[in-house]
Amino acid sequence: MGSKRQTAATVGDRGPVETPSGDTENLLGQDDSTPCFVYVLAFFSALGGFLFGYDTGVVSGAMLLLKKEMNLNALWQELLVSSTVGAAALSALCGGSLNGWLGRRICILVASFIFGVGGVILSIAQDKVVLLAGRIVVGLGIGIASMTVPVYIAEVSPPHLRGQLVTINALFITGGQFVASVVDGVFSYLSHSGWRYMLGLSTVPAVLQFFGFVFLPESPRWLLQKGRSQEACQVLSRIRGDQNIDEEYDTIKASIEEEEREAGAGGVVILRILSHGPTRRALVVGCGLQMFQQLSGINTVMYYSATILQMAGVRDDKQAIWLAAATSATNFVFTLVGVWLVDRVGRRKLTLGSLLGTGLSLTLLAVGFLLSAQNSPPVTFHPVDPHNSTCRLYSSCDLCMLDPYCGFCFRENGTTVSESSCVPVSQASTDHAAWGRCFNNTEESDGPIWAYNYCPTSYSWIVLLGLILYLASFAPGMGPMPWTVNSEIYPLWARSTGNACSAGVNWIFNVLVSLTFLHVAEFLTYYGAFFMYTGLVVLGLLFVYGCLPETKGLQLEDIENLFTGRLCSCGGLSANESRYVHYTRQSSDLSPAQYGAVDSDSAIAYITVSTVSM
Ligand SMILES: O[C@H]1[C@H](O)[C@@H](O)[C@H](O)[C@@H](O)[C@H]1O
Repeated sequence: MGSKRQTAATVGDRGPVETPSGDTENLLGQDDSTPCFVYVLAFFSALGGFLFGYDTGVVSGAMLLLKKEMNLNALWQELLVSSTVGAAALSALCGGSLNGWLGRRICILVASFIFGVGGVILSIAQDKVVLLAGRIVVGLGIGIASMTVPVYIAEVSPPHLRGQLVTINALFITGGQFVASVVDGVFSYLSHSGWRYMLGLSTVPAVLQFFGFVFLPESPRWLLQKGRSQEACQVLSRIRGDQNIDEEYDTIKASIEEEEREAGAGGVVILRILSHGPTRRALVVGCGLQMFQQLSGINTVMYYSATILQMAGVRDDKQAIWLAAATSATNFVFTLVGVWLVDRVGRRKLTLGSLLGTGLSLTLLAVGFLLSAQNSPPVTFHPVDPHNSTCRLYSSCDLCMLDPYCGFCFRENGTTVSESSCVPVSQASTDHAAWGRCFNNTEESDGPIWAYNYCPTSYSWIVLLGLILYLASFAPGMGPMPWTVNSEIYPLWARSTGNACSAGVNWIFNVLVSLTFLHVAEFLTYYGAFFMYTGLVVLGLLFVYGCLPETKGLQLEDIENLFTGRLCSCGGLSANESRYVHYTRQSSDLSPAQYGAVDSDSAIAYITVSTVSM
């Protein structure tokens, strides 16, 4: 076979070894040195994450220029932003069958090809319809990449590094968002066609990933599942370098056969998942995590950061763009902390800690908004309204800014607000009022200030602190863990479909939360909205506490055993206490009928199923 499979005698010598830390890789007889090929694979795959982050992040800056150049109304702006996320939801859901059918590698190639085509369409678009088509194409690529890349990385990684390597994908997502905000900043100075560079630059990583993957191998687990054992063996030994692959190979093979016997081969995968207890429970955990990730309001906070910064006194557009880049940089840097922690403290503790911090900082954000609302500047100046709009009815800035048709026009002297009025916003642009003093946006320092969507307040520092704490808590845990955990909790036969469903849930809740935020804020006020997110985070905390088991260090094939108990008791099980399967290769030619046959004295002991305490 040309691989480094060894004889039974050699492998049998090593046997399972328990370590004080309970690290399973040592149980598998592998040492911790990792060939750098695995890092190359992780890097090229994670470019999919980068494109996901770049394409979702770049649009806000591009929109500032596009809306002027193409005269886009609010509906078109909304369409260009959410069409991508909507298309991603659809393609993530369909990506499951594509993934199981064509394999991870082909799906990544397809996704990078789609990203490339989308980038070209966007950079040469002459009108808004073509732009919309380009955004939809890009969304289709994002959806496929978001569900395939974590699965591929998890399947090629050795257990002791899997958490870290899959989390690198999430790091690349936030890295993509950060680079997008810097590119937005740089090209915002190019008011004509700057958006073409912003949107088109994504073609570069897409092409890089495409050519990289032409030379990179398919996942050995998928190959084995498709019965292509020889190729699987070759790929595994290429990925593992000089290490012995026998145990890993046999573990994967045995578990595929075992899974097929247990869950029954054939039939619609989602129905098989739903009728098979452990996999159904894994799906609930995976989808729940993705749902709570979005319900924690990350994209609202990111999107809203510009407004928060405006509240804090940053009034200049360009400055706001650069400070928004600082927000995504914070998200990126703290995801790095997650990469460092994931294989040290484990997924469960990291997610719980992150949710706790996220909840507390959301409370702080809500309190900041509450204090600002309670001390909101009153309307003191009532100009004659030629159209008798509703704006003249509001008595304070807080009420005025919650009406999407109105904005606050005022003068500022230090921290004192004077000559303040609530007037209609222009239909052409939210950057100025429909008429009156704030119709012409002047750069003069003593000119009137136009505040749309925010109010001047001296409590902005609380909100700013809340924002920073929010990102510092969310980014290491709740940002990456849903992707990481989903890549590892499903058995091989259900992995593509499980990830497709959970990624679909992520995108669907992403659209829901971003589209409803302004309405929720109108109905509950800003502080009400943030208190609501706090409540949802508390629910997420209970869910994770009750349902998320620890998967750190386990071989992918063993993780299914963590879901054998009732749904909300599995959180209590950790890798250290669960029913645990040891696959110890002693003879490579046993038939599945010999599973479970434990004969410690003979050389044919194959699998022992036991409860171990590590
Ligand atoms: O994990 C990512 C990450 O946290 C991003 O910052 C966010 O925009 C995505 O919605 C999320 O899925």
